[in-house]
Amino acid sequence: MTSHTPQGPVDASLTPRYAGIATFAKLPRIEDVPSADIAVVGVPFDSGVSFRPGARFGPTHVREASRLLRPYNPAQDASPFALQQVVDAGDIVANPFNLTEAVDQVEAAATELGEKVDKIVTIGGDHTIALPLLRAINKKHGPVAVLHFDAHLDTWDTYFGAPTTHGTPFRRASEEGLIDMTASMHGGTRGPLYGKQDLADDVELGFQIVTSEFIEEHGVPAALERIRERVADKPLYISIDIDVLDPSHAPGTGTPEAGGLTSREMLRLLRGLADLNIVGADVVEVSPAYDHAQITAVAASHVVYELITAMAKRA
Ligand SMILES: N=C(N)NCCCC(=O)O
Ligand SMILES: [Zn+2]
Ligand SMILES: [Zn+2]
Repeated sequence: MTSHTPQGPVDASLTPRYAGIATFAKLPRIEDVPSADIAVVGVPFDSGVSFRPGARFGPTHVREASRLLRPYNPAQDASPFALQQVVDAGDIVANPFNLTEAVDQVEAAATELGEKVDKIVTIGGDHTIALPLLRAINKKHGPVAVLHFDAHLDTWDTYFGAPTTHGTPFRRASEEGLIDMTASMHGGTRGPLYGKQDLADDVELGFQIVTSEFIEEHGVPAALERIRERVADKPLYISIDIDVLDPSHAPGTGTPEAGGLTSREMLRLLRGLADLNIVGADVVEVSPAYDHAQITAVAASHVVYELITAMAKRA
């Protein structure tokens, strides 16, 4: 916990929120405060995608939409930016022409940032970046429970023979022993797979699934019960692919699938997990070229806000 009184966002009643540079929620930059507890960092990188590109512009787009966030979160009864020093740590440089180097750059930068702050929420970028982020968090916490909200499993093996893509981060993470295989879970999964074997492999890799259909059929409370029972108080990394939301709630993404969660369901799920031991998180796959009226970016900014609130409260 930082010793100084946290410096909050620019006061929107004194400076119009649409004026000035868009840090996340108009929070101070990391270099503007003596120390910080929670950092939001961007990873503008999308060289790992299998379909529509453009998530490299995700961090900027989500920051733009986040200008409208306010400091008190009634749903969690907390003012996160007053409880902890939350900052924007800018963007991690990731080489767009060399995926292996990019992944190493993300791991190194996240490791270094993790030495300065207690917790990191990363805005992607495509889902490839979850792998280096998990490598970095393992240095601090060892294997973590991974709660992965996504339309997709992202435990596939290779694409065009390439092992590191946005469809494969959680298989690689499991193979490397980065995840707690007794406590990890996907949420919101749906849509066509390559074959039935995908699901069998996924179990072998340490995941259970709460599907999108389960959430519709049994509701958010039943989903929360299953997740909470599996994760318990293990160190928890939450990875949110924005395509877990239905395309009507998140059109701005690269591999959309029909039949997804509403943003209301997603926010309720996060609030219901807020007291868990969340050690890090990412929100990925926002691709602004396919967004309309900032629908996806608004949803993503609120998802980040709920994650930060949960982290600040628990601390
Ligand atoms: N991680 C995301 N968003 N998508 C993975 C989809 C992989 C595929 O095209 O099969
Ligand atoms: Zn996905
Ligand atoms: Zn994904």
